[in-house]
Amino acid sequence: MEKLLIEGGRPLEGTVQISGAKNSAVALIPAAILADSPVTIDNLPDISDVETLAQLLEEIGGRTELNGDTLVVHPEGMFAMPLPNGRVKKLRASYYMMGAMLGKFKKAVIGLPGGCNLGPRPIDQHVKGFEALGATVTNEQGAIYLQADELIGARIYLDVVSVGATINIMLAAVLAKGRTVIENAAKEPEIIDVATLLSNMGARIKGAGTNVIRIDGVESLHGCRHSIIPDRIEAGTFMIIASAVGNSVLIDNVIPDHVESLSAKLREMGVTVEEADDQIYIRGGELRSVDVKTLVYPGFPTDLQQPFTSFLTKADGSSMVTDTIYNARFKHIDELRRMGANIKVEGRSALINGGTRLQGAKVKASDLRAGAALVVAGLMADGVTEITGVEHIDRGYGQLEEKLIGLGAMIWREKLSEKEVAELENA
Ligand SMILES: CC(=O)N[C@H]1[C@@H](OP(=O)(O)OP(=O)(O)OC[C@H]2O[C@@H](n3ccc(=O)[nH]c3=O)[C@H](O)[C@@H]2O)O[C@H](CO)[C@@H](O)[C@@H]1O
Ligand SMILES: C=C(OP(=O)(O)O)C(=O)O
Repeated sequence: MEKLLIEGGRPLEGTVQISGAKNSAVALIPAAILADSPVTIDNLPDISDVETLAQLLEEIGGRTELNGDTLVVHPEGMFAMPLPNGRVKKLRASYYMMGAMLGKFKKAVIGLPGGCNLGPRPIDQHVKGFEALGATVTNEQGAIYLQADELIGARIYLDVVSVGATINIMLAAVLAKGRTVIENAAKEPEIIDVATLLSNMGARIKGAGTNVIRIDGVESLHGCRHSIIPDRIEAGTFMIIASAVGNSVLIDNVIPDHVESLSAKLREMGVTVEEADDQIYIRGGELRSVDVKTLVYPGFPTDLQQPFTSFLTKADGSSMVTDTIYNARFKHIDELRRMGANIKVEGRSALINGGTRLQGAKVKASDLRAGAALVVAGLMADGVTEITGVEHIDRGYGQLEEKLIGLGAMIWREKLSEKEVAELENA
């Protein structure tokens, strides 16, 4: 086990390169199961979720070759091997093994997914979609059993706008007979990315990126080559860092449209945000407090709520952050308080009394973006911040230290002593 150490208070400058999107990568890798020949995925982020999914594909008899940021998936030898436990619990996106294996083999046994603990994260809309396509779905002792004689296209209205359910139903429907219509679909850019890969494999999909997606099932899908879109959440995290401690920072390999809700908030606070084709330039300034509410895309992303909250401790005045997607995504707040932040949580909102100079402390990342929030806080704070729970951060940020050191930050990793491991386990 490891910890991250940050000596804060250093102004950052330079250029940071954004990697491929985690939330695309984790759907594209399972999508490759649906093909009959090799699928090559380029621009993969160097994160543990990618590694775990590649291992899951090997567990079901596939072969994978990871070379730098390119993964080649050979789906030819795959079969409907049950995946009840173990690796599926390490990440949320193992739920995409359900849609992909159901679509390809018409059966699957997959353990309930893990991922960030943000309060309840049901998968009822995924199940509703699979059942509408003709599958029988049961939940036995923590694993989901899916089985269908054949899958037949259906009209599915999602009661909740869900990224995971939208993609999972697309994965199950591309090889079904006839037409599937997903209504009230999620519109995140990652959904378009998955639809692009599937279309390049021979699928017939229209409307990805709008709230109605139409899929006409095909007999089989073939391999192809696909490059992942830039990670808008990693880009957003670096935009927040640049606004908090940057002299002037260039974010390279970003689609400015994908982070428009954040750019608008930063400008409202007094930050200079200039956009070019695939770059964003950030320069901090005098900060004003703002209120922000997370919403589905193109609204302000819940995945940036936690790092943005850390940043707001610096702005004079009170700011209110409301998370309408996850009502318990506030586990970072106690840790920020240890660093001197003045924040109250009321229901789904956090009220930040800003203008605070944070102090380095020993803190623990409870989930991926809580970890990002603590990194932002550590970079702003006086003194040294020690962050445990680094395995959560490694699920979603590749080469984090290298990228920050490239901008002039003092950040390094150390192994935890036996005493520290024992303390963490007993906490
Ligand atoms: C791997 C991945 O892509 N993860 C992202 C995905 O998670 P994930 O796909 O899990 O999130 P969803 O979009 O499904 O969840 C949105 C909301 O719908 C609810 N819900 C969802 C499904 C369901 O069957 N029933 C239900 O009630 C959830 O509890 C949540 O309140 O989108 C989230 C919202 O943008 C992001 O925070 C995650 O980073
Ligand atoms: C919540 C997140 O991830 P996951 O859905 O994979 O747990 C995230 O990326 O912020």
